[in-house]
Amino acid sequence: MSQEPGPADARRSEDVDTSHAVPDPDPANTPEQEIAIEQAFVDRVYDRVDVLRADAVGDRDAGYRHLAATVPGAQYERDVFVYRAARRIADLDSQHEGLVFGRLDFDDRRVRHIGRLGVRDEEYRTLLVDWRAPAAAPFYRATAVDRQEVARRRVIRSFGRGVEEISDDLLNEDAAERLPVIGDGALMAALGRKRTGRMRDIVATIQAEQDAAIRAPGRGATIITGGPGTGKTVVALHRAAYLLYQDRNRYEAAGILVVGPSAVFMKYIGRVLPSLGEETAALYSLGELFAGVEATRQDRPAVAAVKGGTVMLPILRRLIRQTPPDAPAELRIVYRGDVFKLDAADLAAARARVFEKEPHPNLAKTEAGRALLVALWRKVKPVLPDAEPAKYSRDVGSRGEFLTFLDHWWPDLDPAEVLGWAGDPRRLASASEGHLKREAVDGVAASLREADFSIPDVALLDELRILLGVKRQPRGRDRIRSWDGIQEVSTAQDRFYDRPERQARDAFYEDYAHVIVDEAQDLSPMQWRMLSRRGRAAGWTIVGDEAQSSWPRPKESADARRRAVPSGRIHEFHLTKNYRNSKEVFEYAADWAQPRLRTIDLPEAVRETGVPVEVVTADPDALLPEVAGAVAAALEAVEGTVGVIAPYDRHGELAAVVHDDRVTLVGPLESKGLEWDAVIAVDLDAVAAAHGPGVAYVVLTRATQRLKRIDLG
Ligand SMILES: Nc1ncnc2c1ncn2[C@@H]1O[C@H](COP(=O)(O)OP(=O)(O)OP(=O)(O)O)[C@@H](O)[C@H]1O
Repeated sequence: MSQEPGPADARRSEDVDTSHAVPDPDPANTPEQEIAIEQAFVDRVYDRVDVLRADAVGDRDAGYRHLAATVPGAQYERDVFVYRAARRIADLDSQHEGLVFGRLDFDDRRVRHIGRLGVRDEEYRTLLVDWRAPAAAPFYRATAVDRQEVARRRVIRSFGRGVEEISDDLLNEDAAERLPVIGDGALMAALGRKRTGRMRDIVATIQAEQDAAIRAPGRGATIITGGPGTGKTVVALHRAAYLLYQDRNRYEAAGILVVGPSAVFMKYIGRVLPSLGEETAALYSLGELFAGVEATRQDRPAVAAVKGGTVMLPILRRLIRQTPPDAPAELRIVYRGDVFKLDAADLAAARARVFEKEPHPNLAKTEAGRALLVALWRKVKPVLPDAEPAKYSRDVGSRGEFLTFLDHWWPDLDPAEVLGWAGDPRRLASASEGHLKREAVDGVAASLREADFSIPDVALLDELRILLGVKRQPRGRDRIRSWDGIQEVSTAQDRFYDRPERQARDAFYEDYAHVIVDEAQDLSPMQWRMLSRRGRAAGWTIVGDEAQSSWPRPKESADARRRAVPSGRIHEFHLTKNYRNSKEVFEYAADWAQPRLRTIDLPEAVRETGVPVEVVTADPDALLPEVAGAVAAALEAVEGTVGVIAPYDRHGELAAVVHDDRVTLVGPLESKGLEWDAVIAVDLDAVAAAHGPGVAYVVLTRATQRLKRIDLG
C-alpha cells in the first residue's frame, strides 16, 4: 500500500498537492530548535500512521469475520480485502525506522516532506511523499545549477521515532535570510558511518546520477556501469523498490529476480529491500538457481573457465545421449515359445533412433518403448512370419518384464545424476572428444567427483534440466500472483510477511517481469543462458564493472549477454563517484591496477581519511601471527567490520584470526561486492596469479577506511 498516489494518479493530476504550508522559521534558530520543529512534524506523521494501522487491522479482522462466506465470488473478494489490509499493515510496520527523512523548502515557501511511505492526513492531503513518487525527485536531483525551485534540501536523521540530526543544503543563496542552514553534509556522515556487515539502504542520500539510473524505465535493458564503490549494487536494489512502487501489479504479479555472485553477497544485501518495505523480490545467488542445490564452492580458475564456456553445450548434449551406467545390456523376451534377444549393439541402435525422434530423454519414454518393440519385431518377424505386429505390440508392450526393462534401460534422468556421470574421465572424454584437451577433461572430471556441486556446476545442471526435458507441470495453485489474481490469500500472506528471509518463487520460476544482475562482468556464457531462461519476457538491469572481472574471455561473455537479453531499448548509465573507499585506499588500488588492466573505469573517491595504505612483507612461516596482529590493530582502529581476504589455500592456517563477530575471513572471489571498514589483503600477488589482476583489484577496493596489504617474502 501506499497512501501516496502512484504514478498513474500523478499523471492524472499533475498538481496533486504534495506540499504543505508551514510557518516561516526564524533564520536564527539553533539546531535544537530546528530539530524540535521537525520532531513535531514527525510526531504528527507517526500519529497518523498509528491511525492508519488501526484502520488496516480493523479491515483485516472484518475480512476474516467473513470467513464463512459461501456465495460464489465472495470468498475471492474477502481474500483480496484481507490481502490488501495485510499488505498495508506490513508496509506500515516495516517503515517505522526513519520514516520521515527529507524535507524540501521551495522558493515559494511551500514545504514537502519525503519519507519511506506516502501518508495522507484525515482530509486526504499529502503529509509525506513516498521517495519513489515523481514529487520526490527534486530531493535527489536538484543541484545549485538546476535547482528545480528548491531553496533548501534537508536530510533528517532519526532513531526510532526521535529526530536526532538535521543536515541542510542551501541551494538558493537568497533564501539564507529566511531559512536556517544546519549541519554539515548528510552524505559524508552516511559514508563515514561504521559498517555492520549488512548493506543499508541509502534513501536519504541518493545522488543525482544514481537517481537517474534508479528511475529508468523498467522495460528494455538498463545497463549501469561504474568503478568500485560507485553504488551500483545499492542503486540496483533501490531500482527494484522503485519498479515495484511504480507498477506494483506487474512487478509483484510476475516478480523481480535479483541475482548476485555468492551466498555471502546475497546475505550482505538481503536487508536492503525489506528495509525499503519491499519483500517480494526473489534474491538468488548464482549457486542457488537450481532448486535443491546451494552451491557456495568455487572451482579452480582453469576448471571454472571450461565449465562456464559454451564449449560445454555440445558436451552436455552428447552426455545425455550416453547409456546410463546401470542400464541393462541385453533384453530377452520369450514370444510364442521362442526367445528373442536385443544385444548391446541392438540397444545402442535403438537408443540412437529414439533421439532422432525426441531429443529430450525425459520426454521420450514412450518413444523408447516403441523403439525397443520395433527392434524386437525385426527379430520376431523372420522367425514367426505369421505374427501380427499389432497383436505382438499389445502383448509384449504390456508385459511387466518389458515395462521393468524399459524403466531400467530408459530411466527418468536427474540433472545431478547426469552431471555426475562426467566425473568418470572416460565418459567425459567420450562426450568431449574434439572439444576438450586431455588436461581439461581430467580437471573437470576431478572437480565433478567432489562431494558437492560448485557454483559453475549450477549453470550446467540448469542446462541439463532443459536438455533432459521438462515435463509440463499443471500451473501451480501456489504460484504467487498480485492481489487481483490471488487465489489463496492466507498462504500468500504467510509467505510475504511471516518469514524473515523468504523466497517468493522457486529457483526454476521462469516468468519474471524484471531481472537484476549484479556483478554482471563475471557471468560466464553458461550462467547468462541460465538467467535468460528466467526472464524471457523480462526487462533487465545489468550492473557491473569490466575491470573487476574474473571471467577470462570477456568477449564470449558479452556475446552470451547479448543473446540472453532481448534486444530493444537500452538505457545506459555511468556512475562516476566512489562512495566506499577513502581517497587514500582508492588511489593506491588504482595505481596498482592501472598498468595491469586493459580497461579501467576510474571513479573519483569523495572522502579522505588521512590514513595511508600499509604494505608489509611477512615470512611465509609466520603468516598467522602477522595477520593476527593486523586484525587486532584493525579492531582497535575502526568501530565496524574487519575483513581478511586471503587465497583459499591459506584459509586453514588463518582460521584462528576469526575470533570476533566483527571479523570475517573470505576468499578473493567471495569478497566481490562486499566491504569492510578495515581490510587485510593477504598475498595479493598470489591472488592476481590465480584469478587475474581484476580480482586483485576487487580485493584492494573493499575497505571503507583502512587497507593493509601483507605480502609474502
Ligand atoms: N548515495 C549514497 N549515499 C550513501 N551511501 C552510498 C551512496 N551510494 C553508495 N553508497 C555506499 O557506498 C558503498 C558502495 O556501494 P555499492 O556496494 O553499491 O557499490 P558498487 O558500485 O556496487 O561497488 P563494487 O563494484 O566495488 O562492488 C556502500 O556502502 C553504499 O551503501
